[in-house]
Amino acid sequence: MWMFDLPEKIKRGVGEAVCAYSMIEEGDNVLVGLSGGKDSSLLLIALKHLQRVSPIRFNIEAMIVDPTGGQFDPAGLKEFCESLDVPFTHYAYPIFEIIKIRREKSPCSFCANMRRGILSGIAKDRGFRKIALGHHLTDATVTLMLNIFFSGRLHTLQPKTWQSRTQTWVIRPLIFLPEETLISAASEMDLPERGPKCPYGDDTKRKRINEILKNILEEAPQGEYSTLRALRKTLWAT
Ligand SMILES: Nc1ncnc2c1ncn2[C@@H]1O[C@H](COP(=O)(O)OP(=O)(O)OP(=O)(O)O)[C@@H](O)[C@H]1O
Repeated sequence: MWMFDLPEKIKRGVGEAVCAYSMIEEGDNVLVGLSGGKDSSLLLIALKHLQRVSPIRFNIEAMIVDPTGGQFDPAGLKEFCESLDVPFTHYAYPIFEIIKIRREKSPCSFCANMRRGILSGIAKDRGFRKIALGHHLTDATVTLMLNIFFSGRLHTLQPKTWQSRTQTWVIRPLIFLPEETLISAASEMDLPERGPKCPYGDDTKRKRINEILKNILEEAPQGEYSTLRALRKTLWAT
């Protein structure tokens, strides 16, 4: 049963990004990385909407890589996917335990890399050529700032990335949308957080840059859209 009224801004932003970078093609099988957070939940709803209105025919499935190794109860996520008529996979892998045993210094990036590896491997094995992730424009802007200031690299998340090892594409249909827009949508739609709790807290450097970006945006409210224009002309030029 369909019960989500997605704001026009999100439908438009996703439609534009998918179209600008040919993210989805006829006959595609798309695996959505579903964490249970607001971004990937909105992504799934938006792709489902696109599937209904687009002349391009494609399939969608969703999967959570459960980093607790199976201690998380996926019932809420399962129900959410059922309401959208999207097949759902709960894949348990003890990432948190591995982080603990290794005394991992960068748990966030370690977890993200493991999740991405697992998602890609399963996508390949099960015939999905596209993996959709819920990264948005604020993620891209903060990643750009981190790379410039701390790594001396003009580099950020791409709308679409080819992974030769698994012969899969990672696509990011929310990449034209600032996080603020997604936060308002999630609150308007009363979308609950349904994912497993992370025991390691946020990536503090990323969080700090996020706060700095918020201060900049008080001075320059259109700053993220300016960044989007700049990225589309340079790092994201087609
Ligand atoms: N445990 C997971 N299983 C499957 N996909 C995941 C998982 N965690 C994150 N992802 C995917 O990777 C994207 C980026 O992950 P990140 O940890 O930055 O999430 P986020 O910005 O907090 O987003 P969300 O609100 O969706 O949790 C998510 O939007 C989602 O598509």
